[in-house]
Amino acid sequence: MHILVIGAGATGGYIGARLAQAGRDVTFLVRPRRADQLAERGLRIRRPDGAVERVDVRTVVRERLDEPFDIVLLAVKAYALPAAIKDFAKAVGPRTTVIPFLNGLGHIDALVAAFGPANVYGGVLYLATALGDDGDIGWLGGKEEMRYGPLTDGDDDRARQVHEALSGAGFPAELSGTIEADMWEKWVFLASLTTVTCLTRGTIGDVNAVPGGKEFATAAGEEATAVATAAGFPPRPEAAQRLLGTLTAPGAPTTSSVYRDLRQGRSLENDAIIGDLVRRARKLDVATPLLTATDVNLAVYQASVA
Ligand SMILES: NC(=O)C1=CN([C@@H]2O[C@H](COP(=O)(O)OP(=O)(O)OC[C@H]3O[C@@H](n4cnc5c(N)ncnc54)[C@H](OP(=O)(O)O)[C@@H]3O)[C@@H](O)[C@H]2O)C=CC1
Ligand SMILES: CC(C)(CO)C(=O)C(=O)O
Repeated sequence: MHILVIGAGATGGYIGARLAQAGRDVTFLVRPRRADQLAERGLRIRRPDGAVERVDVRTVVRERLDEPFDIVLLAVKAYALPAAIKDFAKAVGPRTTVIPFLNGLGHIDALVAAFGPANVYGGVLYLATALGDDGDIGWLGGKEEMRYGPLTDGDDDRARQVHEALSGAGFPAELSGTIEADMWEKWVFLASLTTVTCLTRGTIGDVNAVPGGKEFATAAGEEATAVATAAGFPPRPEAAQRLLGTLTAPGAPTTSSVYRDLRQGRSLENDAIIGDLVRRARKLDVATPLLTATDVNLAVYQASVA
């Protein structure tokens, strides 16, 4: 199976490198600056203990993309999605499976509109990585988990082939029969984590160390859960437990990628992760004072970096 990874950033770079290390046929669609960087330095992953792994990877720029791949793994930020769809369109043929790992749910509509419902899977990724200014990928450790699955019923053969290509490559990969529910659970998880860390400008450990912190973090989780529940996707017990455990873990260095981007002065995915959830809450008549405060807070920041 020929796999094309769109974006050699924090997540795409990490997953693609692991797949390449496992001997899978992986190419990265990159832009010229990243192509030069990868040719010169290789794809570098800095492990939690500080050691650096160098992986030599194959890259292509959009002008050279002229045939369909079997699998497209999409790992760009939400604000880069419209341009990315145009850039990788030539890599999508009638049998290509596009698997996005963006957070939120808004991107699914755009991908289905571009490539059709049978060619787009849902995907979720629990993985804490960050792209440094030098192009190195910092792997922050913690539990890793990747899930993907069809959004429509049907082609079991294709699902089996996709799973064969992505599993057994050094990180847990699961073919899911409930990918929409998985995506909602991840969204609730990330929106809560983003609210807690971005509003306080602290880690989960920092928040839980001060009076009222645990109650605030719990309330943020409850708000996001209420939106998902009203939308018909209440987090299942395991996800609810993971959410509460993560938000209230004493001393945990846990942050959200939105918070890490904020700290680095970068553009944020605030609208896809918080804004979209707040808009859905309004339509569903669910009160979300904490999410709304985060939405406004991050929108003000975003206006200053745009
Ligand atoms: N970081 C994390 O811990 C996690 C992130 N996610 C989600 O994954 C998605 C990706 O995030 P993340 O990996 O952190 O983002 P990064 O910013 O680290 O990486 C995105 C990469 O995509 C590249 N890119 C953007 N547009 C294109 C294009 N048209 N063609 C080629 N390359 C392109 C960028 O390259 P360039 O340098 O050229 O701009 C950049 O290297 C987000 O939706 C995020 O929410 C999910 C789970 C965990
Ligand atoms: C899993 C988690 C919370 C890792 O940081 C994430 O998805 C994100 O921050 O975007």
